Amino acid sequence: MLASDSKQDNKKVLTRDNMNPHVRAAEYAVRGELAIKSEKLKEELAQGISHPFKSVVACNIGNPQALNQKPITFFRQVASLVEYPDLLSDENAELTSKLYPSDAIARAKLLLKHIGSIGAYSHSQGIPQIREDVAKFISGRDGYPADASKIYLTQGASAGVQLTLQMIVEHSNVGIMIPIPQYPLYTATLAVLNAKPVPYYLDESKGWGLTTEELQRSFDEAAKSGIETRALVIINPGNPTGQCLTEENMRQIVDFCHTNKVILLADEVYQTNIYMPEERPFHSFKKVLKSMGSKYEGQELISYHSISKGMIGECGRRGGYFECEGMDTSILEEIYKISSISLCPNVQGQIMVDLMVNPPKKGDASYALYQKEYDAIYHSLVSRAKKLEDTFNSMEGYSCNSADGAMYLFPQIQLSKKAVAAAKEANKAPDQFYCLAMLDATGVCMVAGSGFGQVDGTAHFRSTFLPPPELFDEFCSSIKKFHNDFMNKYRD
Ligand SMILES: Cc1ncc(COP(=O)(O)O)c(CN[C@@H]2CONC2=O)c1O
Repeated sequence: MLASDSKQDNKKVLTRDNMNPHVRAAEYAVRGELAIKSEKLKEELAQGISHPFKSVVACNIGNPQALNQKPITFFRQVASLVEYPDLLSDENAELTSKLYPSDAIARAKLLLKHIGSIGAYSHSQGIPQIREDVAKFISGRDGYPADASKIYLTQGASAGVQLTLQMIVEHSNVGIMIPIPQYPLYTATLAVLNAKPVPYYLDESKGWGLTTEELQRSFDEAAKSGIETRALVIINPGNPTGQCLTEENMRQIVDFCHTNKVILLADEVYQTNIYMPEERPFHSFKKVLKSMGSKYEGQELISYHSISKGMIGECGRRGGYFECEGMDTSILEEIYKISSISLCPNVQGQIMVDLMVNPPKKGDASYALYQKEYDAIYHSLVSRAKKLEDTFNSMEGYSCNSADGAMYLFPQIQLSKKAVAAAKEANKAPDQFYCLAMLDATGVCMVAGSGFGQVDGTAHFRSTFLPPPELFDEFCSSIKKFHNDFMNKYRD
């Protein structure tokens, strides 16, 4: 008889009880209970099971192309050419020139000259020529030099954030300052790393403003409990709150970091999602830091960017980068070492980073179409953001700050005592209870404010403004109707 036959029980080696407890503790609300339930509703609709709505609207995630946003034509032309290099051969030249503009063909050839095959591993830090293009983009944007050797291409900004936080968290008493409300990539990653989140609160009454008094309060409070705070995360423009920092405020933040000896982690993935460019233009922390002179020379700063946002929305390709400023050379080597364990970021994602930072220029064959597509997406985002903000602010018990940037609105909702009691009865946070009811009634999937953190006793939810323009009015009306019915059902 085989030894294995004698094993009667099928006890699993790995269970929730004995798995890594820090992984178990991690939560990521953007794809939590509401998102999971929305997927189930989508399947039921596909099976013909009826619901009071025809389709599920995923407003829980900034995923533009999942809501019919079209990709930028030039980007996909180049991506398709590098994917099938035979199209670039002399024998196919006539056919290809009928299908593709000359600048897309030229760009694809140039990329392949640097890359060889997109099926090959690339340099672990990312393809050198693409990092040079990123450096050129950064120095052109900021007016200060950027060094390609301090730029790392990544599988989306998420991978860059996770890698750099992993570098910083030496032990479980290391604190990382995070905004409340915050994008849950940060709390989830800190949970996995068994680090201490050190929350600082954005001021909703001041357009989600951030003061250095609040930063200092948070830092000092953590220090009192023995936490060694080593970094400050700033998301600018904000997710979920959409605020865009003023240059003056940014200088104060850099000074705070310098005074308290903390690394500044600048999440700038929404740097082109700027909807009030006159009143609140985007400034990079790299530019602000370099403009502050020699006193701040050596301040450690890591800035993150991504192809998932902006007018590009190529989320699924997983492309992005982070730039290190003021970091010790030995740390740059360690970052390279960690990057090399994963071999390399995917090459199509790297190519999309190159296209993001080096798009068609005036005079190029594709420039007119590129600019037309880019502007159309931008103006549509501006108008949908405003329309949804106005819808929210027209609803009983809602108050919603405008979105200076990013892709989200984060309204506060005043729920009745009856609704709060019903939520308690259902063992749900009030905003989670409200969002579940909205999902059941309309098919619209939001993310409850409790998933981002909020001032105790308040209730919010986050919505994208990404439903397609042709469905946007219907989307707004369905939310308004749901809300009226909900408020009447639970009126005190
Ligand atoms: C502030 C912020 N940083 C980083 C990321 C990660 O982006 P990558 O796709 O480059 O890894 C996101 C994604 N935004 C998530 C995804 O969609 N909705 C969100 O809140 C984000 O909002």
